[in-house]
Amino acid sequence: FEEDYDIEYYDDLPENHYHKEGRSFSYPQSPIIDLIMKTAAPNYVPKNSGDIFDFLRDSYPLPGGLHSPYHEYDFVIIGAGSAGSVLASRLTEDKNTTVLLIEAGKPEMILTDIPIMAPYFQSTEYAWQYYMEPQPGVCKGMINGRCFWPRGKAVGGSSVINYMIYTRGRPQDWDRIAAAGNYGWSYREVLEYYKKSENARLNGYEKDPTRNRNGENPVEFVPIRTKLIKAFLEAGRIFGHPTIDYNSPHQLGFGYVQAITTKGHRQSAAKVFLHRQKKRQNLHILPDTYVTKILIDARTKTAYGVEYVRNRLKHTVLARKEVILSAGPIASPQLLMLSGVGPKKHLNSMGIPVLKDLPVGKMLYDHICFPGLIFELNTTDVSLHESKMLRVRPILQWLKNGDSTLSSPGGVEGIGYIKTPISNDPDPIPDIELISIGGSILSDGGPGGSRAIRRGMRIRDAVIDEAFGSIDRVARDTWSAFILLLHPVSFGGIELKNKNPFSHPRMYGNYLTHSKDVVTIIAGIRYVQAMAATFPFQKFGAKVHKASYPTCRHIPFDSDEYWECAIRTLTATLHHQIATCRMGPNNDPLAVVDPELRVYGIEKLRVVDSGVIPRTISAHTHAPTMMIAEKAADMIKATWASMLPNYISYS
Ligand SMILES: Cc1cc2nc3c(=O)[nH]c(=O)nc-3n(C[C@H](O)[C@H](O)[C@H](O)COP(=O)(O)OP(=O)(O)OC[C@H]3O[C@@H](n4cnc5c(N)ncnc54)[C@H](O)[C@@H]3O)c2cc1C
Repeated sequence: FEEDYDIEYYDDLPENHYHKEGRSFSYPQSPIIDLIMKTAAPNYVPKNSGDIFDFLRDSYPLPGGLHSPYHEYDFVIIGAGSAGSVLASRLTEDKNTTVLLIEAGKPEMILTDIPIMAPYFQSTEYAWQYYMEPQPGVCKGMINGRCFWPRGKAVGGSSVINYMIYTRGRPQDWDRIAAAGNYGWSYREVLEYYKKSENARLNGYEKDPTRNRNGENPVEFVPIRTKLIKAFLEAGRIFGHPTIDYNSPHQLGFGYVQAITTKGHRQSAAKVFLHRQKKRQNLHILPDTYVTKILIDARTKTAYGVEYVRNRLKHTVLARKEVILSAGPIASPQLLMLSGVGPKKHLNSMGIPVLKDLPVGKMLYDHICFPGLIFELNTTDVSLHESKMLRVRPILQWLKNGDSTLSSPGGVEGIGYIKTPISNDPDPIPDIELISIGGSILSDGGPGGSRAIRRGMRIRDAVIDEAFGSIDRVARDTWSAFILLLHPVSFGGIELKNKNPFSHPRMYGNYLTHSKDVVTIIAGIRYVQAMAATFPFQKFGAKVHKASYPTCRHIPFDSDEYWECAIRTLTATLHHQIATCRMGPNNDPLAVVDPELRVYGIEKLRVVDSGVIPRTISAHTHAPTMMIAEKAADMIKATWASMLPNYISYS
């Protein structure tokens, strides 16, 4: 095998790129973070010491004492992320259906369960270390001026490293998707699938007919909150936004964050959908296994299996019924193109024989946010700070009851949807989401701080020092609201770099290339500034920090020009890349899959993951992706229920 491929896991970077920025990039002083890095990122420990904490990880042995998988399954699913985990679980509810679920990453472990640690895992082996192609004028404050696009590489996929925020999007988002010709995807129809998985434990909303308490996926309020979230909600009310379930289809508003946790412990898609099904004889899960190609019969244009690499050996496995790509919005289009399905001209230029000319990767939307609007407070004990959290007492408390500050999903406490004056949308669709943090990106600093949050975003130390040093060095109390651009006009795309399946593809964000995107974020900034001026925040003496970015010197603070420069300096993705395998009717020139998620022109091949979402939705994408997989499972079952039964035995 080694002769076949040049394995480049982190192909854009030198092998030890974590340390590239010198000492500034080494992780740190805190014993718990030290433990995490040793556990989750063997790259951090001295060479040859191996993955010494492997025994702490979950395991997915093949059932029935099998040593290797079968040669053939009914379904082969590529990627055990938010979508793949749900799909594998639902398809194997029928004992006669066999599924092989292949995942490149490792199973999760107890440290990934700690919600406050969410940002810490972006620099570990639980994340693909993807970088967006260089784009002048964005991410100017990031290392090498590159935007970092980590994605989950684990059994559970991105749901193992995400912030656990539960959002569904507005009804109009989905109704527009349906109105574009995607039958079955109206809000009324998708609501049933949101509800199907949901086990909502949200005090006060028990009787809400849009929520369900009987599904598998727990959704709860965070048990511990700072006073800052109360101020955020109060200020929201002053501005006319009721405090509500922000997922309510009936109105826009602000609310406490709803997290996919159980008693303050992360519940990844794997934990929820695969753990209990591990013993199913008909579900085989292969972690640490890398799919390199989908096998497609060139004559019949039918997918019949996949090629994968495990323990450095190449194998093939056959799919009797379907191959399902759930490798996420970057790897799914990459695998399609490597397998001959993609834009003809591009595949020709790569020397890949074209089986089907399709606009794979021609579209890519993302949600970016601005994390640099930070308010200094005149308090010392109000905001969340690493130095107060990663201590023995809160850790023991979390282990016992799950209700210490460790249960906060990366510090996120509340969400507010607003429609700025820039919006010309006739419907009640917000253009900005405000994410209220019980601190800021500086909550990991101060003497002895890990600096893991800012490093997870790849912000240069020099930028933090110059812009925020005065509050960072003394670990001052802060409040911030991330300003998330919900419906960017600008969109990017994805292409192969070469034919090597171990190479990362070329990812183009094309951020902020439309001026409306910039002015909308600035309108969000002005909104938050006005909120911070209200009494609920002035109680804490909230004062906007005058960040002097090295990239924005000589621009007067607080001018629109200054904020544009600041946004272009700290351009942070919220990791919601979508539309790379866009769903659409057959008259949609950018559609890759049909409304039943079947790849156009190739039989027995579907894409089921966040990459099929055809246009931006007012939501983070984990719950929508699980919903998509729930719906896909029913569509797949319906397809095969109408066919002849399968008499082939498992042996
Ligand atoms: C850091 C971060 C924070 C986020 N925070 C939130 C949040 O708070 N709330 C929210 O709703 N959304 C959040 N998101 C987004 C959300 O988690 C994702 O949109 C969602 O998980 C995508 O699901 P998916 O199934 O499409 O892909 P993934 O969950 O990424 O799964 C794809 C899987 O395929 C595997 N894979 C890829 N290539 C191969 C291959 N060649 N062979 C085998 N396996 C392969 C990957 O390792 C991965 O496990 C966040 C994402 C990230 C990265």
